[in-house]
Amino acid sequence: MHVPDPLESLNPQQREAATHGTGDSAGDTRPLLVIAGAGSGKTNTLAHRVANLVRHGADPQRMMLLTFSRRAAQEMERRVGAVLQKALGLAGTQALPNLPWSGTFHGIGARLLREYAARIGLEENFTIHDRGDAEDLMGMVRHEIGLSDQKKRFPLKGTCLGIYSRVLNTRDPLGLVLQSVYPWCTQWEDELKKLFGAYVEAKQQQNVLDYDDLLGFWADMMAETTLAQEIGARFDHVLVDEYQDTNRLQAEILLGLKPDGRGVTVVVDDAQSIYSFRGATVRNILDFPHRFTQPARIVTLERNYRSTQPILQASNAVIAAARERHAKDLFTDKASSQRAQLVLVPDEAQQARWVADQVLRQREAGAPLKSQAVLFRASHHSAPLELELARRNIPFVKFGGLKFLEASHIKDLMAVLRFAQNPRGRMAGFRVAQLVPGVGAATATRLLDAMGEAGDPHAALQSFEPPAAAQEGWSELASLYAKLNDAELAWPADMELAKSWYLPVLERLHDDAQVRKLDVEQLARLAAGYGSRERFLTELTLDPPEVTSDQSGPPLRDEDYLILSTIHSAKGQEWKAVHVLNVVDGCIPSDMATGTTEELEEERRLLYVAMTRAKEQLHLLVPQRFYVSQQSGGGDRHVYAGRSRFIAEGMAKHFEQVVWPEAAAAPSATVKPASPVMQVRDRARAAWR
Ligand SMILES: Nc1ncnc2c1ncn2[C@@H]1O[C@H](COP(=O)(O)OP(=O)(O)OP(=O)(O)O)[C@@H](O)[C@H]1O
Repeated sequence: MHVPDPLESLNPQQREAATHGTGDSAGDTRPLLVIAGAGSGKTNTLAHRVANLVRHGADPQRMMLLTFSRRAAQEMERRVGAVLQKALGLAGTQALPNLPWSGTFHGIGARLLREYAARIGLEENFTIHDRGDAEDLMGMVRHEIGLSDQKKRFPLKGTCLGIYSRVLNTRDPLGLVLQSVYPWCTQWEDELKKLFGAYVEAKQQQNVLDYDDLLGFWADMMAETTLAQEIGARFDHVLVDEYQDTNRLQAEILLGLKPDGRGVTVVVDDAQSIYSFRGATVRNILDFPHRFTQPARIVTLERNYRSTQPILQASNAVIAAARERHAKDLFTDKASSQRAQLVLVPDEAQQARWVADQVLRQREAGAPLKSQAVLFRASHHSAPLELELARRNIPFVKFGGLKFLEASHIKDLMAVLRFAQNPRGRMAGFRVAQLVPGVGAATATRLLDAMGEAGDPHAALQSFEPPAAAQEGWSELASLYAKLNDAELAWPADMELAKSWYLPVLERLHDDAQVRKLDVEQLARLAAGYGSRERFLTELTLDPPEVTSDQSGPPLRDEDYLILSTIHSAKGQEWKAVHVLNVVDGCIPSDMATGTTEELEEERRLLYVAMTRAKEQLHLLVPQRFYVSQQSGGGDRHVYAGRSRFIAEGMAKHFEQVVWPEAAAAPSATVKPASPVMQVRDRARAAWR
């Protein structure tokens, strides 16, 4: 039987990367560094590499594949499957090997920590705090040790967590982190140290880990030679995608797993590094070639398969102005006469109209809504567009906005399950207890203290005596937890129990309970897809569903919908047409990020990432006026914005300039609004004072 060459579609460099260490280069055990430009097929190449290794006898159970999100891991598994299917000549129905160790660093870390819990002094049933919970716990500890009533303002809980997290992920000393990133907090170094000590203490007492612990403890485990060898020996191959966005801990983990670099593959594009605010460091890329006991082999992918030539030229021009980068000369042979457009519109409302018009026009011309995306720097930038789309009944799905798990009713239900999993987790317990009518913060604290001191926290919950007014509601809660702790209970029955207890609570607490109920049902459906309560809680916390959809119909059931996404969440994706909103100074670069050169450079890379998502059409929108609300003083007003500094004058030739509506080009349309003579709204308010 003729078996087609599974690598036949790859170009020579992609093929080199995919076959390294097999076939002709079978004796080559060097670690592999694939430096790849945007759209050069790195995901594609990695999938072929995995498939090729499997074809050459590698055991998928002994491969670790680390990706940036779980979605990326699933996509990779699907692609590997497709290549193998072709290569092995399998029918579509035949089972393909799956990759049990593919996932994010945090997800795989959580699994290993649970498996090795007994050996490293952890309790196996730990629960995981997401950023929100971690921040709340930091806030509680901050209050408990008396830092919230300082006369001078002590940094807020979010800032404290940011500092803590940075220290952990960069392994830099606190003093240095404060000086370089949080200079306004340097005076609080001693207090912060005390706070972080107490925060760690609290986490340990409650048997919870935060995101940073997952990496930190894993790295600690890898620093212990026996454990590192044992774990490293379980894997023949460790492949890391998006290596440009890893931090120091992640590099340490990789080195600990495979000190000689044998079986290691990393794929990077330094021009797309957009996570340094989380401690990702370019040093990881620079150091990689000589990090292991044998030097790395480097393969560079420069042919872009995604974008047309004019789009690639415009994107190349933007990134060429970057201060430091591995020079890659990206090229494509997709010719087109259509340049990227710079579209000048009067304001955000008109921007929304232009985009909606354009999207519909392209749809008429045969491009489904799903093949088009609107990207923006910050989630709130899309608000006027969302209104416009809803008004015109254009369905859309938004990535990177308010997360599903952040909605209070979803948090409630998750807390119910989390508290059952780990009865010492105070954040979850605090939330759940107060859902009972008649129980407030004081009673909840009393309960948690009692549970914390008890040898058997479950029993302490059952025998707890609530205030008389809460008696009835309390016995229902106690009976729920008795059932949830029954060893016979099989997941997802836990979810059903929790849901039946929670639905009446929802009715009592929210006027719009009916709408929220749909989310609860969705969570229950999601639950059914996981093997156990622990897996469900861990996976969902580490990689929450990102989608929020709008009210103009349930888009996931609609056959076609437009994609709205923050640039960060658009990573790794591509669309036929891409619209980038608010390409103005203050939005990109964000006015929150113009402090240091590094921050500015990261903003430039963000714009580059946005532009390189486009295959055939790219529109950068430049609204000229912004409406800003002021809390006091001069009232609401317009401000004028300038085109993003990243599109310099010299790059004009790469763009077609469009002014819309055409009248806006005339001077009369840009007359500045007169400053207000009176504030009618203030008067109206004052009348009732
Ligand atoms: N050898 C090839 N021949 C034809 N098309 C290819 C080839 N390799 C990749 N492609 C196509 O190029 C596009 C980009 O590929 P892929 O998503 O793997 O790139 P990437 O390097 O991961 O991109 P980015 O880093 O910008 O997200 C995809 O549409 C893919 O199908």
